[in-house]
Amino acid sequence: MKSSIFTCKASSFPSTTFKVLKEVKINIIKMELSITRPDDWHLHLRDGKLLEAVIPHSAHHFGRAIIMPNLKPPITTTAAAMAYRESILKALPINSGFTPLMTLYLTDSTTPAEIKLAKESGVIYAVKLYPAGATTNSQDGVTDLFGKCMPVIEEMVKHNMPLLVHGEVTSPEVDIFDREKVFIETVLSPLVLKFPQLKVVMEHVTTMDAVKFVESCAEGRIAATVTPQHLVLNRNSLFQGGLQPHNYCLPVLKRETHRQAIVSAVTSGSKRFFLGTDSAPHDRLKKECPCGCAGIYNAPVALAVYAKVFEEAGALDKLEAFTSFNGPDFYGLPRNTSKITLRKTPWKVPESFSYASGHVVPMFAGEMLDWLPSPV
Ligand SMILES: NC(=O)N[C@@H](CC(=O)O)C(=O)O
Ligand SMILES: [Zn+2]
Ligand SMILES: [Zn+2]
Repeated sequence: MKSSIFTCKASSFPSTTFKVLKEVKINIIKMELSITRPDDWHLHLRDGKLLEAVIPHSAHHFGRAIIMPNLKPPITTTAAAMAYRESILKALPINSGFTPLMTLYLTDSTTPAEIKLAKESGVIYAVKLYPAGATTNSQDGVTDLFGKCMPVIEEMVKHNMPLLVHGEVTSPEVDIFDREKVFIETVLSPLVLKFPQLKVVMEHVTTMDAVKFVESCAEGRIAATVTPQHLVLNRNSLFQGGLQPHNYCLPVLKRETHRQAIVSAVTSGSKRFFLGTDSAPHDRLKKECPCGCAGIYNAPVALAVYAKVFEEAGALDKLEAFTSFNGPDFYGLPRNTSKITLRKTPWKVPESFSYASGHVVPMFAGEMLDWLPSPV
């Protein structure tokens, strides 16, 4: 059977080339989307055997990733970040062009001298704020940002080093669904007022309050990453047909109106929002147990899910800016020059991936997805 392949560059798709593959006999229209290679601006790679197991899934499609420092023990020094970077490079598949962009884990005792060292290393791109107790491996995080970390923040401003925030308060009296909103009111707003030059990424935004806050700030100064799960799932997914541990992450999924606000924001074409999967693998036994860990392993499905969201919003022309332009532009890094292809073809997500120490279950395990990425 002969197929004719032609490329159409419609005026409504300025930066994206579609290839429409028309199969004459069986009359299927297949769509291919060729986009600049994306980066992942929020990724947990872990270490040891789990690192080896998960890294190919990110390195396959993404050019670079901001590597989160919440290991056990956390990456609190430049020396530790450089050693972690070496183990990531060692775990990469042969000939992979993937570049890890390292971060430092902020604590009450981080010093301005450490920030200077980090900047001078040339491999550390940001500092991560985990309020102590907010999420996985955050027990060494910050207990009193305004009381303990001001000299460090001043040093970061000096070096134009962005602060990445897990934006939730931890006070037990605050309802878990309000933690992001209260964090914006009590921490983030005062912080950006106090440091008008500080660059901040509000990580994995989950509420319309966060969307409004980011949109109200100066472009290029405050931005946000958005995960696949917060674009396609709402809090019902935690309980649908029984407790669903693989849909549990922090900040926890919110109600449908919040999901819709996030979809509108990212598909509007705003430069303030970019791809950050928050892919957070935990061994199956640590998810399916009486006190399961927070974190969704989405690296194998992330691009397919993002493409679905933009397609359903009629905004496929805006996908490439979200996946591949807005992030590097914010960080002041060059955009990738290679391309990947997303082909509209059904594929089944594996039930799990086995590795030397167990199994890890991906988001949408066993389900069908529509867009298949390939690294060409
Ligand atoms: N998102 C999560 O639920 N978990 C992340 C930590 C984080 O990003 O908050 C993890 O490291 O497992
Ligand atoms: Zn987080
Ligand atoms: Zn994370």
